[in-house]
Amino acid sequence: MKIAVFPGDGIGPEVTREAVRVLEALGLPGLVLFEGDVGAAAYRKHGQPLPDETLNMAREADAVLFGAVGDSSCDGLERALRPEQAVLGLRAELGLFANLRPATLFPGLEEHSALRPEVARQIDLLIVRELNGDVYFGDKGQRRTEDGRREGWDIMSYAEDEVRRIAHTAFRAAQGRGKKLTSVDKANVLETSQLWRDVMIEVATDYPDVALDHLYVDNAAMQLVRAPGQFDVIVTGNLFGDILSDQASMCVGSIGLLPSASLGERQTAHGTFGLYEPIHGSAPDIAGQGKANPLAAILSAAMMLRHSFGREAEAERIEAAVGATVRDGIFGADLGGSASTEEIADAVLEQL
Ligand SMILES: NC(=O)C1=CN([C@@H]2O[C@H](COP(=O)(O)OP(=O)(O)OC[C@H]3O[C@@H](n4cnc5c(N)ncnc54)[C@H](O)[C@@H]3O)[C@@H](O)[C@H]2O)C=CC1
Ligand SMILES: CC(C)CC(=O)C(=O)O
Ligand SMILES: [Mg+2]
Repeated sequence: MKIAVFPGDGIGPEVTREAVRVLEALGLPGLVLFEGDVGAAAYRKHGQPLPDETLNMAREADAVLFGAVGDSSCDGLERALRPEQAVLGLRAELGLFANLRPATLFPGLEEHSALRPEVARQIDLLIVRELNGDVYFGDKGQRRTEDGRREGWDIMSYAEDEVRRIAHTAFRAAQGRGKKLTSVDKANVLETSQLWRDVMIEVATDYPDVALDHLYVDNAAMQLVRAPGQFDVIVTGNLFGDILSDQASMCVGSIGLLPSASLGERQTAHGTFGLYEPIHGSAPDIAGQGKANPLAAILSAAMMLRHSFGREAEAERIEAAVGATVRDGIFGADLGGSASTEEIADAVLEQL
């Protein structure tokens, strides 16, 4: 079980350290961890946010545990050198097109959700976000118009095979859950979305047991806070999925609670290769203060055990320990408590 650990910037190293402690506490046979540089930390050391050495490390591993990247001191750099290129580059280079972002309300968090408790209690959903395409990976640039104005541009596009493969991932996920799939797009305005919707409808014929419906993204954002219980699996593109998952995190209490798995097609001796990371960023506003919630990173490690190592029992052990920690009210500042990053992880370890 070879795991490449890329802590990154800001709170990335703080939360990743705690996820590694939890993984190590399980005493898994053959567990090997090795660490690599990504983001601003890598840029300062190697002049690149994603050095070849790091990418090779990921390729040699069975799974990657990723912290977060981003540092405002790099905002003036050309885009290819900015920290965020590390995570975008890993997703692209490793063919990780399916990003699974589950949002479930742990009992004990009802009062901490941004929603009313009776609404929050309904939340048990999975966002399946396409991760290799969309406007994030299209040509982009800035130019001068003929009359001398500055203009920024980014191409949004999806090819049908890109939509089809994420559709299959989402339909299969729905088959394993509540058999309801909501595809989120903006087909009333965007041709990219019209193709997305058409392909979703075509793929649906392979999954007669799954009920497919469609929402425009503006309505989806509204429904997510109005009645989140209506959602089982949501499938959407890279940009909309990025935004809706941050929103979903506050519905369950904090962005520090949502893990993610980024999967492709590569199989290892243990399972599906994947990259696992909390959905949040490097949170420079709280970095270095012991205020980061490590539960999203710890739950990402659980997703790694499930998807990349077939270790369902250990994954559930971690999730149960997180559940017990929440039930005991061990909260950091993001949830109105005073526990530090390390104390929250200590509580998880005690429950393990
Ligand atoms: N996958 C990645 O590496 C990502 C990187 N970023 C980068 O991170 C940097 C900061 O971006 P922001 O927009 O501020 O998003 P962010 O997710 O880092 O932070 C947003 C807000 O949530 C809080 N927060 C985030 N994680 C938390 C945790 N575990 N516990 C408690 N509070 C938490 C932060 O303190 C902040 O107030 C930027 O450079 C951005 O590009 C952003 C998102 C994902
Ligand atoms: C660098 C960003 C595209 C990362 C992000 O916000 C995310 O994946 O959630
Ligand atoms: Mg995001």
